[in-house]
Amino acid sequence: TLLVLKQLLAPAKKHAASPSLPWPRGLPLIGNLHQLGALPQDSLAVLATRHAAPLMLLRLGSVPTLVVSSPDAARALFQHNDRALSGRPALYAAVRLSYGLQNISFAPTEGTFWRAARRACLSELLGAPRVRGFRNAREDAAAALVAAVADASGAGAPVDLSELLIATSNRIVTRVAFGGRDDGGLEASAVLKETQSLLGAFWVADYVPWLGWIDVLRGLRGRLERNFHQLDAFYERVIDSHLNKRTSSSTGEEEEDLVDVLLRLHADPAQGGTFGSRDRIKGILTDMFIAGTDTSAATVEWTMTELVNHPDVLAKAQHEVRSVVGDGSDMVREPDLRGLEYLKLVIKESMRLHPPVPLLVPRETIEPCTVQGCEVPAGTRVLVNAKAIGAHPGAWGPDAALFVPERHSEVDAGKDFRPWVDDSFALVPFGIGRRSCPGVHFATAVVELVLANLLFSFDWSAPLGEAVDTDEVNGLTVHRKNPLVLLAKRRYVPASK
Ligand code: HEM
Repeated sequence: TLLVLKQLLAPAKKHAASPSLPWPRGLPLIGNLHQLGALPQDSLAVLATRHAAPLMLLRLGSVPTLVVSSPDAARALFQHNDRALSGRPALYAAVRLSYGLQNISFAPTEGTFWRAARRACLSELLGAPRVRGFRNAREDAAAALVAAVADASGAGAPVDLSELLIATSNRIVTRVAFGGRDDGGLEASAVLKETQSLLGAFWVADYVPWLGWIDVLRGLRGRLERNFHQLDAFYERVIDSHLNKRTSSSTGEEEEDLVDVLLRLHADPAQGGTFGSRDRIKGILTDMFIAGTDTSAATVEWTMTELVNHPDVLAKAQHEVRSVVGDGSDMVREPDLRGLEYLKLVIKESMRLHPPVPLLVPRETIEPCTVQGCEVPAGTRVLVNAKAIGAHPGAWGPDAALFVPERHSEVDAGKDFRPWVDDSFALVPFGIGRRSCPGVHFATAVVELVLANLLFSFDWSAPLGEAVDTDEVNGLTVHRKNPLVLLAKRRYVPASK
């Protein structure tokens, strides 16, 4: 027994097939799974530091997994292997909810579908002109948020900002996707909440496929089937109502919503059948909802957390927004955002310390590749620890753990403000390379406008003047564990209309 125990507890060992990549020893059957705590991004960062292994191979269940934990390691791996790293593992819930991998997030890169769908998505759904076209949706939602905060804080009561931010994000994505018509948005948000929870859940089948029956016993598969059918019924109704609208009343002048765009592409022979089935339209709608709502809300939630804990930064950002917008205006509008350079640095710093998707979306090698002289076989799962990368002292200095937006101004000085294009691989909240987030324009527009309005309209503080905790809870997106409850003092009374 002692011998077995000694072997199990032995430190990192070089794996025979990959001599120079450390492979911390795991347990029979589960491999290194037991070393992932409630917050895998933190456990993996500790493991990488303990074994001095910014690139390390683990076995999670039966799945060989390469974990990337520093900017240099990310560069070494991705710079020459972007194609090889462009696969996604076929995770159990993702396969079902994407109609058999027929969406952008989970489709394989091989074949033509993913490439064509992503290209069309970038030009038609999420590109800068389309995002600009949704300005009204964002400004209306920001105004509604300010009104809701004013309402909730009327008698000096603390406000649950977390709840209001999720509602704001939902409101924007629902309006953008369905055009604000009542297609059962409220019912949909309950269904989509369950979808998010299922996609973020731990599925035994994803780590030890032959033990997948345990997910049946845990009731997960039943929940997945129910959720899939509810979501599907909802999408069918939305698509039908859009088709009816087109044939009955369309003047061709209304702003297209995302369902309109998808239906247009569906009917367009030039698309070569990329959007040829309803399942693909529904799969892509799930992309927009799942990737687009929680992430933006979490970004604003974490930024407000850090701002309240750093009153000097809060004051500086607030001063900027109030001077750029001026007293004559009742709210921040989109053209004002161009002048808010400091706010952009604040958001960047917040996403460095709190990337909403800290391990990105898992990748899988579609062919063997080489890093630091070692071969990574095809079919290896790859986790990029964006949180560990963002906190890496080698890249960010000894004060890497501190919230200091000014650290970005040197890097950004004198160049066009393109916050997420960075050759250093030191800041990767939107991912890396060909599978990086295509929603970055969409997300940035939402986050900047919502934050700017919160700062413009209210003075913020923590109840009793205490620091706000930064505890995280894991899921598809990492949120605060406890709701962000703050005091909001109305600073500005809007001019009567
Ligand atoms: C602050 C907000 C957001 C963050 C932090 C975020 C982050 C990410 C990350 C980390 C990935 C995986 C990248 C990789 O594998 O390298 C991703 C992929 C993706 N995101 Fe976002 N995202 C955000 C907002 C959005 C929005 C608003 C949309 C659309 C409305 C969107 C759509 C997508 C899609 C479709 C993919 C899959 C891309 C592919 O596999 O080719 N995201 N996002």
